[in-house]
Amino acid sequence: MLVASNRGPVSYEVREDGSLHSKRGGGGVVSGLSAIGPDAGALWVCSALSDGDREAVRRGVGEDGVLMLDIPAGVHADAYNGIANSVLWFVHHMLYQTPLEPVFDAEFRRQWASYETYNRAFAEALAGRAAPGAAVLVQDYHLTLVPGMLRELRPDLRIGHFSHTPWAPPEYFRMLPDDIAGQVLRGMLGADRLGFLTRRWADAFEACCDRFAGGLGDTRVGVHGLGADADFLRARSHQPDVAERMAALRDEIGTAADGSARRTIVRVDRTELSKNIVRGLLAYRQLLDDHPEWRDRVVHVAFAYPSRQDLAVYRDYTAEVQRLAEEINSGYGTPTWTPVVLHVKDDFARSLAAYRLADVALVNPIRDGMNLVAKEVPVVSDEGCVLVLSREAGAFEELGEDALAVNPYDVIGTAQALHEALSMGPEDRAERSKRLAASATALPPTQWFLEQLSALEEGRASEPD
Ligand SMILES: O=P(O)(O)OC[C@H]1O[C@H](O[C@H]2O[C@H](CO)[C@@H](O)[C@H](O)[C@H]2O)[C@H](O)[C@@H](O)[C@@H]1O
Repeated sequence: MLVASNRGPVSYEVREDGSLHSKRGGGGVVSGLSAIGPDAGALWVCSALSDGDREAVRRGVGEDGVLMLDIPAGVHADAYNGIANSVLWFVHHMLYQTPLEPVFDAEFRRQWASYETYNRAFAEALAGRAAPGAAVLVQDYHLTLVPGMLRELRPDLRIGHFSHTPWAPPEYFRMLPDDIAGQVLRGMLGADRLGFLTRRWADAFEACCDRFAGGLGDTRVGVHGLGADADFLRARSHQPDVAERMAALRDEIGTAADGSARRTIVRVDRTELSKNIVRGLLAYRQLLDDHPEWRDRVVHVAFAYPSRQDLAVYRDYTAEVQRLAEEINSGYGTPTWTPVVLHVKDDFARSLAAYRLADVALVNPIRDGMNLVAKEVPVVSDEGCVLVLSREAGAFEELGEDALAVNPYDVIGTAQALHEALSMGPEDRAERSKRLAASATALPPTQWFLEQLSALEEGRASEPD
C-alpha cells in the first residue's frame, strides 16, 4: 500500500548547531492519515516542504515508511502556492470575488506546467515503488493529475484518490479554462475510486463529470466522513503541558467583576480565508452591542494560526484578523476585561486547553471540506460545549442536528446564535455536547482509512457505491 500527499507525517528544521529536529506534520490530512503507523507496512510519499526537509533528503535522514520527494523549490512553489492554493483551493471553496477574480494568463500557464511536473514526480515515484497490483491512495487537490498519470504508467495498480476539500459545483468549476478543467477531471477519473468527505461534495464532482467529461466512466465514488480521534484527543488533552496552558489561559480570561467565571467562546483555525474569522469577530462585536449584559462576562478565545504565509492574500487576511481583534479590545475592553484573547502562534497543547475550557465553539466557515475542529471540541470540552456551526461546513451534515446552525455571511444571525449558545442551560448544553461527541467520533481516522482501503480492494468494475 502506498499513500501520496503534499504534506507528510513529519517535517524537519535545521537547528543552530546544524542538527535536524523532526516534528509531526500539520493539518487535517496528516491527522486523518495518522492511522498509518510505521507498522502498517505502507509507504507514504510526500513532498519536502521546508529547507529542513530538503536538508533531510540531502543527508539521507528520514523515517521508515516515508519517502520525501525533493522537487525543485520553484516547481513546488508554482504548484503549491500558484495552482493548488491560489486556484484550485479558491475554486472549490468558491472564494473568488471582485477584485480577486482569477486571471488565467501566461503566468498561470507557466505555473500550471509546474503543477503537471509536480504531479508527474509523484506519479513516477509511486510507479517506481509500487509492487504489482498494490493499492495507492492519493490525497487532495494538490495531486489531481496523479491518478491519470499513474494509470498510464502502471495499469495494474488499484488507485484511490481522496478529496479533503469541498468540490465546486459545475457553474463555478467552469471558471477554469476548459482544457484545464478537462485535465483535472480526467486526472481524477484515472482512479478506480474517488472519496469525498460528504455527499454534497461527491454530488458536485459527479455533476462536473456529467457536464464536462461525459460522466464518471468506470470510476466509483464514495463518501467517508473523517471523524475525530477520541482516544488520542482525550489522552493528549490530559497531559501536563495542556494543564499548564489551561492555567495560563484562565489567567488571560480572568473573572467577572461579580466574581463569577467568565464564559468562553472558542475558535481554533488556520488563518485561512474560507474559515471566515473576520466575520466571526464582527459577530462577536455585534453580540456585545446587541446584548451588553455579556460585557465583562464573556471572552472570545480565538486562535488563528499562520497558514500559507507565502501568499499575500493570506498575510493580508492575518493582518485584518489582528487589526479587528485589537479594535474590539480597545473599543470594548476595560482594565480588567480583554474581550478577545487572540493567539497567532501555532501551539497544539494550547488548542487542546482552549477546547477543554470551551463553553461555546464557533466554527463559521464560508465553505469547508469537513472542519475537524467542530468535531474535536465537543469530544474534549470539560463541561460540554454548544457548537455554533456554519451550514456550509462539511461537518454540518453529521453534526447539524445538535449544533446551532448559522449562515456564515450573516453576522447578525451569528451574533444571535452566540447569544443563544451562551444562554443555554448546563443540562441542555451537556446533553447536546454528548450527542455531538458521539456523531463526531463515528468514523475515527483508522476506520476512515481502512474503510477506503477495503472499498478500493473491492475492484474496479463493481457496482457504484
Ligand atoms: O498543507 P497546508 O497548505 O498547510 O493546509 C493544511 C491542510 O488544509 C486542508 O485541510 C482540509 O482537510 C481536513 C481533513 O480532511 C478538513 O477537516 C478541512 O476542513 C480541510 O480544510 C487541505 O485539504 C489539506 O490538504 C492541507 O494539508
